[in-house]
Amino acid sequence: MSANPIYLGVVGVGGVARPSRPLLADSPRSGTGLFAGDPPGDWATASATPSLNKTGALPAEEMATYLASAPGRAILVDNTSDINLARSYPTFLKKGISVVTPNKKGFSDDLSLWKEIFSSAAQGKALVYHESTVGAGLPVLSTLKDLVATGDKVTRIEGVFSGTLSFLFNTFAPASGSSNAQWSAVVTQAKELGYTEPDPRDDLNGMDVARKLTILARLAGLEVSRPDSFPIESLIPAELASLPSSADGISQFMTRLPEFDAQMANIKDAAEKEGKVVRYVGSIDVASKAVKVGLQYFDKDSAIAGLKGSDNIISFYTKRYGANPVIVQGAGAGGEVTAMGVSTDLLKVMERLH
Ligand SMILES: NC(=O)C1=CN([C@@H]2O[C@H](COP(=O)(O)OP(=O)(O)OC[C@H]3O[C@@H](n4cnc5c(N)ncnc54)[C@H](OP(=O)(O)O)[C@@H]3O)[C@@H](O)[C@H]2O)C=CC1
Ligand SMILES: N[C@@H](CC=O)C(=O)O
Ligand code: NA
Repeated sequence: MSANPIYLGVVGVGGVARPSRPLLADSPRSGTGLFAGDPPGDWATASATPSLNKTGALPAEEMATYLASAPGRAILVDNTSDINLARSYPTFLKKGISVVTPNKKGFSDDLSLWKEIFSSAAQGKALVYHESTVGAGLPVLSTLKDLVATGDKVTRIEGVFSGTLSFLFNTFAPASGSSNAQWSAVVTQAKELGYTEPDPRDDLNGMDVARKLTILARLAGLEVSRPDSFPIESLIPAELASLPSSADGISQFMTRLPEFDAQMANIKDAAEKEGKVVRYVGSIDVASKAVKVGLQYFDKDSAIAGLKGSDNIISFYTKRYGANPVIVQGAGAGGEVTAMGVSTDLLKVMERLH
């Protein structure tokens, strides 16, 4: 163990934080201690420890008190999509515990929570890093923060922000060649590949994209009150909209989705009749404070139409860069690339904490 060990409290062992994927796997850094894992960073041990799984987990307040009692600086790593845990970040931060997370909920909920998270971090001299909340491990937030911190003016952000929706449309309606794939079958595939949110309806209803745009807009200086404060186009069939948000609701949704394949086929065919492809995109216009999320047609030779797999493409238009945007492109979903974003953030926090 290093001279100044840093203590990690890790919550959530799922697709991103898998037992087979050690935290900081290939990193030359060592000397971290998983707060109740032995050996350090062993997810399998952690997930089998009753106090670390969901049913036996300590309430957030107790977890924060426990971590604050560590004989060194501590970091909460939240690998869940739990809004309640996210709402307790201020409790951790005020106690000096830094937060590293791919969980979008806390940063895209009420603006008051966003403000409280960052004021609590300042109060507790703690750090908050959440790179994987947009574009998974792609350097999206770090790029935007660097542009803003160096005095550039961001005027517009646009692109494809969902790995799941990118994969769905790239597979279902490719720009070159043709596909006979049914929409529901591709949704199942995206879920199996670990691209979707724990509840895939959060991808299909546009809320995942809306949350990402809310985070980007706030970092660009816009005070977006909530992710549902602007229009969002949903791809959930109306007949399935009222299924419960439970595990049973997810399973009913997946079972019944094939009944509605013709609806998505019609959307694909309508674009095809104009010689185009349909894609799910988002944009933020900073001057007019307009945020848009939904379907749009694209020429088949455009960059967005030509994306592959789960790729995101995010263009930052700024005063400094003029008409040619800064573009970040690459896989925007999947356990491994998301875990990389979490590990990158951990390394940054470990370097900056003293
Ligand atoms: N997968 C991806 O490509 C990306 C994911 N993310 C984000 O990463 C996070 C994790 O995603 P992913 O790993 O795919 O999701 P999973 O559903 O695979 O994993 C989340 C895990 O957290 C557990 N969990 C939920 N709430 C709690 C809690 N309060 N206490 C303890 N454990 C809890 C879940 O248990 P249970 O199953 O019992 O509910 C589950 O095992 C999400 O916030 C997601 O939005 C971000 C970018 C990309
Ligand atoms: N479900 C999300 C995962 C990453 O944020 C997506 O598909 O983009
Ligand atoms: Na990112």
